Order: sequence, then structure tokens, then C-alpha cells
Amino acid sequence: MLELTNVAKMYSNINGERIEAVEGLSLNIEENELVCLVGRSGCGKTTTLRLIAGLESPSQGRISLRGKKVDGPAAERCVVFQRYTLFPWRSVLANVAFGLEMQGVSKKEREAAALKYLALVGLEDQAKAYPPELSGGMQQRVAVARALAADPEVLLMDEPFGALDAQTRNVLQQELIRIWRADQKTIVFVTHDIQEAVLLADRVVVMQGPPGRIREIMDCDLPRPRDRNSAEFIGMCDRIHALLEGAD
Ligand SMILES: Nc1ncnc2c1ncn2[C@@H]1O[C@H](COP(=O)(O)OP(=O)(O)OP(=O)(O)O)[C@@H](O)[C@H]1O
Repeated sequence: MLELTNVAKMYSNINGERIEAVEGLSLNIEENELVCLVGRSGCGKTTTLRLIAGLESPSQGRISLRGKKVDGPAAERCVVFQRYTLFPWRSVLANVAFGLEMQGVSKKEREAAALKYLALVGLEDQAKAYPPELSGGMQQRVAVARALAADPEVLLMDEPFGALDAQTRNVLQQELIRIWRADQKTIVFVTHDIQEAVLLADRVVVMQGPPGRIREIMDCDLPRPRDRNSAEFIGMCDRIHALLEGAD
């Protein structure tokens, strides 16, 4: 469904030197697949996600969705960033309905859809609240509901739970899996947390760098719900850890 073919991205830094953020990335992501990109800081995870989102264009190679070249941001590819990026002047409901409003959906319809997604993330009681009245974890749930309500074909998540405490993070990871199964979405999820990747993913893309490259793509077919204490889970985390240790 989503195809990256030999993708490279160069940036120039403030001294005018060229930085190769990623090189030679080739990856095919299937419909309804949940793929995690994992790797050390600076290995090009965010760059890869921004390229898929169309927020950056590749210096080389090609990215396509259902055979159509990605050449800019579009509603079919929606990003959830690490820090919730809600509109503080809009109610929670109006925030979640935003994408549908942009698509010209009627008020009644978009509010009904927004309420459905707020219920999915357990926040239907907060529909009338404003973002600054909510905790960080709640705001992040609203951001996830907003992305889901826009009904993108591909949901791109850049360490969306990275700023949350361990317990909230745990809850949101479980919720994401529940929603993903109920709603059938294709998700590309960036994390530097190996356990998070093994908990969520159908496939884990282990990246190395800089310059960012794919070290290995690992199938992660442990039965769900996954038990972090099982020997299989720990074994998979250890394998990824060893790959990252040897990665430069
Ligand atoms: N806008 C930019 N201009 C110049 N260099 C950039 C830019 N964005 C990223 N880079 C460089 O590209 C490389 C990859 O960065 P990227 O943010 O994709 O890594 P990452 O794996 O997401 O890191 P982290 O886990 O720390 O967020 C780094 O060397 C970074 O300094």
C-alpha cells in the first residue's frame, strides 16, 4: 500500500554542510499493518515519517501510496506528533472535528463522528472542555482522536506517547491497539523504546545511522495481548537491542 523505494534525504546545516539524514530506504507497508520504526537518536526516524507525511520531499527515490506519488501533505496521511498540537481556543469536540470540518462535512455529522472517537479514547465526558483544562495525557488522547476522526488511510505517529508518564503511556498503548483492531488502520509508529515497538508492531523496522538506513526488518508475530514478561517478548527485545548495539 505504502511504498518507499531507495529514498534518501539530505539537509544542509547552518554551516552549509550537507547532512545525509536517510539513505537507501526501501520499505513496503501493507494495508492495516502496524509498523514501528525503532532506532537511536539521530538515525532518521522522524525524517522518514516526515517524508511519508509529505512534509519533506526526498532528495532521491520515490514514495507512493497505492501507486500514487506522495508529493505533499494530504488528509489521507495524518500525523500525531510527540507534543499534542491542539488548538487551545477550540473545545475538545471542535478540535476532534477539525479534520472533518476541513473536508466540508456538515456540523451535525462531524460532531457525531468526533463524539464517537472521543468515546474510543475514553474522553466523551470532556467534549465541551478546552485543551488547557486537560492533563497532558488527556490532550494526547484528544490528538489521537482528532487524527482518527479525520479517517486518514495512514496514521503516522512520531513518539506520540514519549512525553507521558509510564502509566498513562501504558494505557494509551493498549488503547491504540484496541482502536487499531476495531478501526483497521495502517499505522507507522516511531519510537526509540524497544519494548513499545515489540508491544505494538506487526513488523519492527530497526534503523541505524546517521546516515539513517534500515538495519533489519523483523516480523513480530507474538500473540496479542502481548505479555511483556514472556520469554518470547523479552527475547525479541534482546534481539533488537543487540542489533542497535552493533549499529552505527
Ligand atoms: N531540518 C533539518 N536540518 C538539518 N538537519 C536535520 C534536519 N532534520 C533532521 N536533521 C538531521 O538528520 C538526522 C536525522 O534526524 P531525525 O530527527 O530524523 O532523527 P531521529 O531518529 O528521529 O532522532 P530522535 O530520536 O532524536 O528524534 C540528524 O543528524 C539530524 O541532525
